[in-house]
Amino acid sequence: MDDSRGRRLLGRVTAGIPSREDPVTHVADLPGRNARYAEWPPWVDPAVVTALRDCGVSAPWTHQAEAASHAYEGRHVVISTGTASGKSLAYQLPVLSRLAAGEKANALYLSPTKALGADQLRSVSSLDIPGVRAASFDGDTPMVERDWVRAHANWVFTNPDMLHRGILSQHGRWAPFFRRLSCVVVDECHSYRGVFGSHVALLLRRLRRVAEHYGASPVFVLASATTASPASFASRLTGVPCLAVTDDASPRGARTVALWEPPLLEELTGENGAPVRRSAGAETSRILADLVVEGARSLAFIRSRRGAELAALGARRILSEVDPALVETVAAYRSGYLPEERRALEAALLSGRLLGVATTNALELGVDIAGLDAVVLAGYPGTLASFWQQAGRAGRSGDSALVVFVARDDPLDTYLVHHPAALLDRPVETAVLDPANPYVLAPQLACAVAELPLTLPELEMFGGAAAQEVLTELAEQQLLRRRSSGWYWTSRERPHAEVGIRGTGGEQIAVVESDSGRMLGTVDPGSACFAVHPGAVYLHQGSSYVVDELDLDQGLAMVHAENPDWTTTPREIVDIAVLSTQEKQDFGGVSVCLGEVAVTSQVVGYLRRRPSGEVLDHTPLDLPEQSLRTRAVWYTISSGLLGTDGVRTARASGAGGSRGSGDDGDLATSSGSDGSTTTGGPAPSGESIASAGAAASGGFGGLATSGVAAGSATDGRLSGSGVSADGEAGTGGHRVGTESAGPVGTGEDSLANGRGPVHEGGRAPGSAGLVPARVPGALHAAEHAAIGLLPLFATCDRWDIGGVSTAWHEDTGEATVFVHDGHPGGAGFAERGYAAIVPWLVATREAIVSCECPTGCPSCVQSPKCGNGNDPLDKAGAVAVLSTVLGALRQHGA
Ligand SMILES: Nc1ncnc2c1ncn2[C@@H]1O[C@H](COP(=O)(O)OP(=O)(O)OP(=O)(O)O)[C@@H](O)[C@H]1O
Repeated sequence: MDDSRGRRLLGRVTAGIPSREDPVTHVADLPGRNARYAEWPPWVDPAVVTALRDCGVSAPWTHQAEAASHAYEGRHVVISTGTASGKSLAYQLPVLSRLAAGEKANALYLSPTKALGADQLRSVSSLDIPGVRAASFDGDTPMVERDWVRAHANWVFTNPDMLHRGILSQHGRWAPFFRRLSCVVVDECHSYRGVFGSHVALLLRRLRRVAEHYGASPVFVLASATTASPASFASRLTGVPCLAVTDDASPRGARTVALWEPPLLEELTGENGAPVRRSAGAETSRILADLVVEGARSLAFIRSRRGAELAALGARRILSEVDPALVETVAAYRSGYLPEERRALEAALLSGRLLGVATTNALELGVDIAGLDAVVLAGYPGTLASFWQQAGRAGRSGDSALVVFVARDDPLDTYLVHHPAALLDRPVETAVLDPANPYVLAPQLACAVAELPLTLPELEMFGGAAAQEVLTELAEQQLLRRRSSGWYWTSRERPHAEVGIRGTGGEQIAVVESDSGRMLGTVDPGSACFAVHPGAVYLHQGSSYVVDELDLDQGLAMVHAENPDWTTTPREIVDIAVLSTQEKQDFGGVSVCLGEVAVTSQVVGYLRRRPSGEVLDHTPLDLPEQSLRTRAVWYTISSGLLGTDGVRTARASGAGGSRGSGDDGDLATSSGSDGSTTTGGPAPSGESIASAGAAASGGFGGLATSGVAAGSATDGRLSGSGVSADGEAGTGGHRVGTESAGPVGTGEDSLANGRGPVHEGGRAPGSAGLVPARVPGALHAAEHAAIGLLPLFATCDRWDIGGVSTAWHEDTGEATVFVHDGHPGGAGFAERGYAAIVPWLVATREAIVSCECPTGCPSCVQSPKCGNGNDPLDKAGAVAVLSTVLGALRQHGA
């Protein structure tokens, strides 16, 4: 037993760093705990007990026995406990016991990815319990096997995509299976969030309805990483009341968690001369190499596939200089993840043949690796649930382990390393989903009606009045027929194939390699201009391509293999119109609103940058405008509070929306049907934001959009009001930012007073005291940071949302900052921002203030995907604006 090992390892990885460059901002020691066991519940079949004992499970942990008994006794339950806490056993026990006892009690297992489903099937099959006929039914199942599975399997392992397209759409062929369906397992249910989660919620309602049609009423067992309010989330996801089991009785080793902020580089500057930090990837390579030298079995999580490969390469390079014998102990975990590869990797790490593995979040789910000596996280994985899931791979009972969180150059990461409580002491967030989103509801209801005519009483499970409204629209479009007994599908064609539940679907743009004619992947039409514009660097499975041509009419992007030493960043004009205001609160000069907006955007060019951030050049593009009708949260500030009263402010700056973060983590991009992975492109915002756009605007979207969104998304009155791609905002040529802002230090005083933003005539009490020329940059910077921080409050990724700021907005008549959902109809993120407006803006302000850079950098107010080249940006002005807004909110009781 060694409870100081975590600390010792930290000492090793920081050894030799001069104290003035100490990157560690915080260290916390998390205690370990012992296991608590329960008796095998009396109903567990003896054959199951024997099989499990043979695998080393001598008795269940108490949470496993509790959850399993709820399920066995017919109560819907969600088990929400930590990484490697044996959640699988909780659902295996009741299902296996019934099947072993010879009951006609079929089970259906759903996982978000095919790979996880394959892992779970393997684990069940390896128990080899008589009476259990477990089989997978997913996109990889050969046609010849499918009939066997339908006819004979009593435990079917599949994923939501296949349930939607291949099972519910032809439920008649599955009638015998449905008649006996007694249990539905929803594994890793916390991953069903946003638009995908909303689709899955409705899909599970469709499943319940079809099961009921065959006389079955299955119990739902859900497994989730630790989340806040698991019972209410599970109930929302399934539509049935669920109990929660959360008291984790599995053993856990102690861990030392270190928060790490890479130092600013002296020799390099980024966009607009901003300081640049050493990259999280480079820092991770170094840490990984140090850990390997110490003989510590370590896993590094990197957000992009290329990043994972580079981190492993970097570590190997360092080791080749230090101890060449260790080079082969480091590997990257590449995508593709066949179950055999996972097993080989687990075995290699377990045996010590491999000491360091750099991976994407591909290894976050469904891998049986725990008890490692160290885990390094390069960048915040997007949610606290993922953070703990990844960190949970470290720590054997007995010895303590090390977890290092390395901040990327991004406001949220900066905030977290300077506010450890936000990372380490906060309850894990609840996943956000909105089954009432009409853009999701319309295609889902069409599928439901096509499966079985829908009666009036059944409407309740699909959202009551909202569902009725959508059905009326569908009937008006003659897709359905309304009769006295309910709604009927009119066409011979089923709608399922055209409904993409991951937000993809629709008419995808095929990415094709010119030389070979090989199709590399697909991109949603709504994001094509962003992700595969001519000249874009496109990543696919770790290889790099450059786009030669984008033909939107043909749905083709032609690419060639090339590995340039630059990346591309699109530049776009974004504008926004308020369509309706649903909620509005006034706080004396500041108002906070929630409502529907139309966002128009046009990619007008792109930048080529070196990995260091250095910009090589800008190339103009001529691409069509895109529009998105969605929901937004926005705040307005009166000119009195800005301090610009009486001074004419130019109508300025649709300061571009931040469109994504450049990540291509495997989970984020596993957007193909059946959970298969499509590519992570250079602008995954495209793939993520607009993925849902595709669901609405392409394919089945005609139905969704025309049914719900009346008229065109924008009436054009805003066109031309945005900032042009080169950042020439309509501010009379005033550039603000680098040249004007002074040092930004630790507190508001230095910000507000140190650089004299105040009018010559003095500053009105409570006002931001900004001269008009600084307003666009201040709002733009505040908007960027707010986008960066919203994921802390809504379970979204940065690329799920966008923003626009303007010194004067036609619809509000005031300076306005908008943050909007990136999905048609919204996915609930704007609502979250509205509900958490005060803590969100407090965190936004804190993130800016705690960044040590003088005038704005990627760690605070620069956005990696700013459509305007991060210009204008005024860091000090943003703090002044946020202080003023928060002051007004607090003063008026928010
Ligand atoms: N009661 C038990 N006693 C001992 N070992 C157990 C027990 N239950 C499960 N395990 C082992 O713990 C490991 C983790 O189990 P499992 O993969 O089910 O956890 P999980 O909570 O689903 O993990 P993840 O967080 O990756 O989803 C497995 O190797 C499993 O065999």
